[in-house]
Amino acid sequence: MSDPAVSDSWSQVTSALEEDSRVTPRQMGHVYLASPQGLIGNTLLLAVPNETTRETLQGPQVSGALTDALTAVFGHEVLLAISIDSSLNAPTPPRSADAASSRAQLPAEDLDVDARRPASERTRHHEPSSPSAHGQGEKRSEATGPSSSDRGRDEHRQDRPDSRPVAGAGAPTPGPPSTSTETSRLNERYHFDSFVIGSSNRFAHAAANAVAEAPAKAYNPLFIYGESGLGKTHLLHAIGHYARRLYPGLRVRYVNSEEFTNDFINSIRHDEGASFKQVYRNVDILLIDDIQFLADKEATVEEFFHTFNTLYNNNKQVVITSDLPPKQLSGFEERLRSRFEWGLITDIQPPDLETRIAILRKKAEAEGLFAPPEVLEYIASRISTNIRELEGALIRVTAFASLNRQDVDIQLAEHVLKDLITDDDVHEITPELILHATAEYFDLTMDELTSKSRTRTLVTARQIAMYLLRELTEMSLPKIGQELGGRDHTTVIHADRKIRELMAERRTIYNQVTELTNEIKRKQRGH
Ligand SMILES: Nc1ncnc2c1ncn2[C@@H]1O[C@H](COP(=O)(O)OP(=O)(O)OP(=O)(O)O)[C@@H](O)[C@H]1O
Repeated sequence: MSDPAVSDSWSQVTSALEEDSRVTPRQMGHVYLASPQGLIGNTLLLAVPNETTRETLQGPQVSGALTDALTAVFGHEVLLAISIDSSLNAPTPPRSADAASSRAQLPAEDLDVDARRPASERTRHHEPSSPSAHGQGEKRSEATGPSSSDRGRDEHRQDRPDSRPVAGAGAPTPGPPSTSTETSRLNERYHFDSFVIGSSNRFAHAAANAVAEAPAKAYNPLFIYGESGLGKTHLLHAIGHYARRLYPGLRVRYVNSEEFTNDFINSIRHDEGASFKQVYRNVDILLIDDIQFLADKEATVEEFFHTFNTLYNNNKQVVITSDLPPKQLSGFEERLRSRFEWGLITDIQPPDLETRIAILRKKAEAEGLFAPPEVLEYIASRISTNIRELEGALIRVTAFASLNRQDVDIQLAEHVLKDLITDDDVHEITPELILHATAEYFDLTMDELTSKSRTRTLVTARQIAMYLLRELTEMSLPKIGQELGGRDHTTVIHADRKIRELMAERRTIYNQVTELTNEIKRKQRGH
C-alpha cells in the first residue's frame, strides 16, 4: 500500500542499517519485517507484525541507527509512527517471550507513546516545546519522570476476549468522504504537543496516543474519566488531530453528548433519522465527550447504544469521556455500561505541582504571555484542582501587568489573585449565580442578558458571562450556550477568546471581569 518512492527510500534505509555495526543480525531480522505504509509530512508510517518487532525497532541500539539512516536518506529529520499489523503474518520473530499478545495489559510506561519521535529525542525530558510544532509531529512534553503511582490508580480492563478487535489491514483504510476539521469539529488548540504529561495523566495520554496510532486496534472503546477541567476534552481532540494526520481521509467526529442529544432530538423532530445515522454511524473514530449528560435520556441513550454497536461491530474506534467510571454512571442500562468496559478504562487525576507549573509554562508560551518562573510557581501553588482556573489566573495576572505597564512579579500576582483565590471556596458557584450577578452588574434584566439583541453593552455582558461560566463552573460549551439564549458552542468559544484578549487590552473590561468575579465569590461565600 506504500507508494513506490517511500518503499524505495525504506530499502535505502535498510541497506544503511545492514552496514551499521550497532544493529545485530537478529535485530536486522526485525527490521526486514517492517513494512513502510507512507510518509505524511515528516512522519514515516511503518507497520510491523507484532509488539516484539516494534520494541526492537524502538530499542536504544536500533532506534539510534534508524534515526541516522532516515536522516541520511530523506535529507531531514523523520519521525516514525509504528503500528502493529498482525495480518503481515510474519514468521515468528526470534524472541519468543510473548509481549505481543498482551499489549493492553502493559504498564503505562511500556506503552508506545514515543514511537512517533526520533529515537534521539526519546530520552529527553523537560524540553520546551514550540507552539508551532504541529507540523513536526506530535511532540510530547513531560513534566515529571515516570511515577510508580500510575499503575495503582489506572484500571486496565480486558473483560472480553474480543476487546481488541484486529482488523485485516495495518492502517485503517481511509474511507472516501473525508471529514474536514469543520465536520469533525476538532478544536485547533488541543493537540498532543500542547498536552503536558505528568503522573496524573500519563496513562490516559499513552492510551490516547495508542488509539490514535492504531484506531480500533489498540483499545476499543477507550473510556477516560476524571473531574472537570483536567484535560479529557483536550485528549479527545488530540486523538482526532493525530489520527487524521497519520491517516489522511480518516473520518473523525467529535461530539459533546449534549450536542449528540440535540442532534438526535432534531432528527426526530424533522424526520431526519436517516441522516442522523449517516452522520454518526459512518465515521472511523467517534469521540464522545461528557457521556454523563446522556444519563436518563432514554431514547437518546438507546440511540447511542445502537450507534456504539454499529461502530464497534464495524471495527470503528469509539472514545468516551465521563466524570465517573462506568460502574458509577447512573442513568445508563447495564448493557451499555458493560460495553464501556470492553476496552480500556483510565482516569485523569488532578495534576501535581510540577505538572501544573509545566502546564502554565506551556500555556504562557502558546498564548505569548510572559511570566517569570517564580510567578508561574506561585500561581500553580495557589490553584490546584482545575486547570481551567489555573489558565484563568495566568491570563488575569498577565493582563493586569500589561494594562499597568508593570512587570509580572510575585507582588503583582498576589495582588491580582487575592480575591480570586479564597480558602473557603466550599460552596459551588452555580450558573444562576453568575448570570444574575452579571445581569445586576450591567444593570440588565435576565431576559435582556439572554436575548438576541446585539447592542454593545449586551454583547459585552453576555461574553463576560460566558467567559466566567467557562472559568468558574464545570459547564460544557453547549450548555453555556444554551443558558445564554440558545447560542451555539462556537459562540461560547469565541466569547471566551475575545474576553481573554480584551482583558489585556482594555482596562474597563479587565476591571469589569475582576469586579464581577469578586462579587460572585462574595455572594458565593454568602456575604
Ligand atoms: N495536561 C494538560 N496540559 C495542558 N493543558 C491542559 C492539560 N490538562 C488540561 N489542560 C487544559 O485545561 C483546560 C481544561 O481542560 P479540558 O476542557 O480538556 O478538561 P475536561 O476534563 O474535559 O473538563 P470537563 O469535564 O469540564 O469538560 C483546557 O484548556 C486544556 O487545554
